[in-house]
Amino acid sequence: MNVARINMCHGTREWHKRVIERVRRLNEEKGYAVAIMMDTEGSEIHMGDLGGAPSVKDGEVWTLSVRAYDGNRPERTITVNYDGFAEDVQVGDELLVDGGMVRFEVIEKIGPDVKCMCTDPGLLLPRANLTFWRDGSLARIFYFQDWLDIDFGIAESVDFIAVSFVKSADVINHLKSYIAARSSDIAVIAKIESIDSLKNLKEIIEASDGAMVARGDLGAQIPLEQVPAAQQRIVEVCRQLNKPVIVASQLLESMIEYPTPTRAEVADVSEAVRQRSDALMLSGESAMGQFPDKALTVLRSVSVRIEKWWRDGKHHEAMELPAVGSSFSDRISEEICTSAAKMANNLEVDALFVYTKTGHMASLLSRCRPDCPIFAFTTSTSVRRRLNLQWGLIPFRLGFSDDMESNLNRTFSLLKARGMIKSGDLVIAVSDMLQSIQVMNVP
Ligand SMILES: Nc1ncnc2c1ncn2[C@@H]1O[C@H](COP(=O)(O)OP(=O)(O)OP(=O)(O)O)[C@@H](O)[C@H]1O
Ligand SMILES: CC(=O)C(=O)O
Ligand SMILES: [K+]
Ligand SMILES: [Mg+2]
Repeated sequence: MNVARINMCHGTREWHKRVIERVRRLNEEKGYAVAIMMDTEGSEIHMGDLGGAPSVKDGEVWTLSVRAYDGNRPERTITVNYDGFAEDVQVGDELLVDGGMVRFEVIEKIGPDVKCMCTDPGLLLPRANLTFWRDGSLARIFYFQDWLDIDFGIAESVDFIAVSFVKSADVINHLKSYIAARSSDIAVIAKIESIDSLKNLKEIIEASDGAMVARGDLGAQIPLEQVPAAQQRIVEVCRQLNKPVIVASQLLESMIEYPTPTRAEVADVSEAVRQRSDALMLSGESAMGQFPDKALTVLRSVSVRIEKWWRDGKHHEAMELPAVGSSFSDRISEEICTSAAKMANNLEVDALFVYTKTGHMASLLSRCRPDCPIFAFTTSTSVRRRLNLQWGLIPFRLGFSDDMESNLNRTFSLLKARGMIKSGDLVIAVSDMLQSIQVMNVP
């Protein structure tokens, strides 16, 4: 794994803090660079944990309430996390649990309690998501309790903050300046999981440091059959704007219970890899599933297979990658990386090497999706962890100098010792200090 996501919808901050500490300890002890992504709760409304997954039958009347019942919740009562729930819903609204797993119609409001009748039966899974619809469209709710989590993320120096239910670029810009004002450089990932985020996709991604295709909620907000096309579009826009993109949710859902995936799940994972997304994310499979390590192994083997198909078949796709740099110096870096990646494919080199202080040049190489591994060397551990999210990069931290000769020799020894390269391998090295391209054989 490259990144550990902690979902603030679940558990306490103390619990998450302990998870972060454990990941950090493993990084120290084993030399890993697993980054931490804190996923905010967002404007999501969800039910409490009812214990198990009670089934709801057609015509039954259930009560949704914001009251806290300590252990003696009345029968057919569902707790809801959002305090303004009873004020915001209206009689006649349609309530969708998990995007349609169960449907209710609101029939009566009594103080903090909302009575609903089931119109489409199903199961109530723990902390299931709730959306409500009025006159055929989604009723919107603005809900903000994320700031405390964001302060927590800053205090813990997480590497990424993923913002749920982003509606516009303003939210991202606001959060980025909040983070910068606290002398932090946490990267901000926009979760695309609402209709508004699709409408304002380009501006949102431009403002962000990356995006997540959050298919769970997205599938509850747009018709399910539109999710694959939305995924394709988000992945493409991110690549064009040089932002890492994560495909998330239900990739291997059946592996929560079973040790092998369904054929359909394998096809879904393959498609996400074929689209050349940067990262695949597990949720329930690793948070509470029976086979978290097996699920990760499946992601890995399917990814390796598809990437081998890209490499062996020399499928180098002809995606037009527009210029993203604004300064002349950025434009030079971009041209260098585009050329280096093209040379790497044409000359069939064994690896690309990139020496980069900020990580930018590594991301530009990754964006070209070349047919060989990219070893990225950077001077900072936090840049190293962040690069771990991006396609094809194998990042290392290394104090390096302006003397490329000595940098090359040190990194050759480092990678030879790990069996990652060998004498005679053909490599291309680029650096953002010298803005150079070198082609050479490993001595
Ligand atoms: N810390 C945890 N402890 C117990 N169960 C968890 C935990 N984290 C997640 N889960 C369970 O795993 C399942 C999927 O996880 P999660 O809620 O993170 O999905 P998600 O779709 O990514 O969520 P979101 O849309 O809120 O980001 C849920 O059923 C949840 O109850
Ligand atoms: C990951 C997430 O938030 C979703 O799929 O909805
Ligand atoms: K979340
Ligand atoms: Mg979500």
